[in-house]
Amino acid sequence: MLLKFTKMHGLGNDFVVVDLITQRFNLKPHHVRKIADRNFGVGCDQLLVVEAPSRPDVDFRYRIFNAEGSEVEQCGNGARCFARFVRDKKLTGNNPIRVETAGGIISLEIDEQKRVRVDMGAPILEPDAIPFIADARATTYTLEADGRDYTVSAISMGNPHVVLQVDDTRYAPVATLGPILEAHGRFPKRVNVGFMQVLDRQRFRLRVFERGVGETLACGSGACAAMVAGVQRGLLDSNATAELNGGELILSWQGEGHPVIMTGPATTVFEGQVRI
Ligand SMILES: N[C@H](CCC[C@H](N)C(=O)O)C(=O)O
Repeated sequence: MLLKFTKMHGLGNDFVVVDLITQRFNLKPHHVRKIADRNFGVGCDQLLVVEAPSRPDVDFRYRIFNAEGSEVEQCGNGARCFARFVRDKKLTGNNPIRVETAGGIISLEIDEQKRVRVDMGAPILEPDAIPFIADARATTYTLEADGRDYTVSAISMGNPHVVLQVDDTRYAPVATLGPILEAHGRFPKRVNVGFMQVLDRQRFRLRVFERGVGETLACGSGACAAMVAGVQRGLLDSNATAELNGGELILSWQGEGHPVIMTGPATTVFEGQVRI
């Protein structure tokens, strides 16, 4: 079968987007791995699927697969690309667009500069719901890894994130500590690992070792989790800019129980068909 797709990216976090409303295909993890392979396939960090909604109060179902084939709960950069995709393909005229993900319902709004404003929902802070093994909920936790103790934040944006502060992201141990923490035993579903350098109360730098992928040029849900961590630690105001290797995201969070709002670009690179 020839499967039509659109190659897109959000700040260099790249995606293959597949519309399974006008196409019929029973996507399996091994298909995802083949498509995501940068040598033998199309190549992407995540594969995003557009499906018809399973409930009347949303416009679409949005499914997310990491390059390794695992289906996950949320992808922030992907959400912005999802909005541009369904708009450009004329699958909806709604704005905002409501979509259901495995991590909850999110709202996507395309502005006049074609940036996308995503209501990512409220962060999940209860350890059991992240999931993260801890005796009680706290702003920070001590995590023992590789013979050292790290002070971390544990936050879910629908998908799990652990955030640690570094002095300079350029020298952060992303490649060495990232995979160790990704697979840490206190995260039963593994975890995305954010390395955050706070520059001032309205700006931080971030690198993310993503669960199921490795380091990406940007991580939208990771930027939201780092924003929450920074505000909780008293280091960031309620509006801040995240500087990622692939570019900048504008973030806003008014505090516990409120949604994190993320605004940024979404880019279409090319259209294609892949034999699968
Ligand atoms: N690797 C993530 C999914 C993609 C998140 C990221 N690409 C984003 O923009 O939020 C996970 O396993 O939860």
